[in-house]
Amino acid sequence: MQSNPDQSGQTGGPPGGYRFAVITMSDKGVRGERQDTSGPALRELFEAAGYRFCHYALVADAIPAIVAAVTTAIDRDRADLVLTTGGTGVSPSDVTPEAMDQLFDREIPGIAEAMRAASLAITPQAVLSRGRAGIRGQSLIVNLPGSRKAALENVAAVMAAFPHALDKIKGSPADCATLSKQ
Ligand SMILES: Nc1ncnc2c1ncn2[C@@H]1O[C@H](COP(=O)(O)OP(=O)(O)OP(=O)(O)O)[C@@H](O)[C@H]1O
Ligand SMILES: Nc1nc2c(c(=O)[nH]1)N[C@H]1C(S)=C(S)[C@@H](COP(=O)(O)O)O[C@H]1N2
Repeated sequence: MQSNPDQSGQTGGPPGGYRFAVITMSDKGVRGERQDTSGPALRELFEAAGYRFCHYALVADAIPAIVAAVTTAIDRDRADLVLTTGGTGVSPSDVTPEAMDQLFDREIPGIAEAMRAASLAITPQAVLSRGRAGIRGQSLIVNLPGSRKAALENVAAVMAAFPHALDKIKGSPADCATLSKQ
């Protein structure tokens, strides 16, 4: 699915055609000890940006659970974009980045680099997020930190690139040079 190719075949407009999933990794959330405020905030942000919500899951910080949730979002619910929140840090229980080893066909290091660089201007703790971004099939997966504040700050640094990223991941011939002039 391409987002909004115009008459000239260019893409990168409003991302109305793309479906997104939100997956929260939180042991405390699964145990009922913490309300997930990050997942709903991401849903609200991306719906307001024109994406179509298709999947939500709250899962434990465990690699098999994370892999199962992401594959369900992509294979069953046809998510083009999967946003994960939580489990990116350096606690023994934080395994979201390790789970990506089983999910990514190709990594996109620049997305994570940009999130950490922008976040470092906000807090020195930004370097503690080990979040990654990558491609599975024709879907984009992006790891965000767990707190609502951190998740929103991180995604704000990169979400402008998502429509064109999704277009290209799905094989659009859209010309990057045209976009870079904007
Ligand atoms: N889903 C969430 N919704 C709201 N706040 C969150 C969420 N996940 C984490 N946080 C906040 O971010 C902080 C850091 O998250 P982190 O995952 O490192 O904590 P944690 O204590 O290991 O949580 P958990 O056991 O739920 O994974 C937490 O103290 C909490 O305030
Ligand atoms: N922009 C931004 N990035 C941030 C933060 C933040 O408050 N703002 N918090 C950091 C902290 S304190 C941690 S521990 C890591 C990892 O968070 P996670 O373990 O909840 O995924 O994200 C970091 N990245």
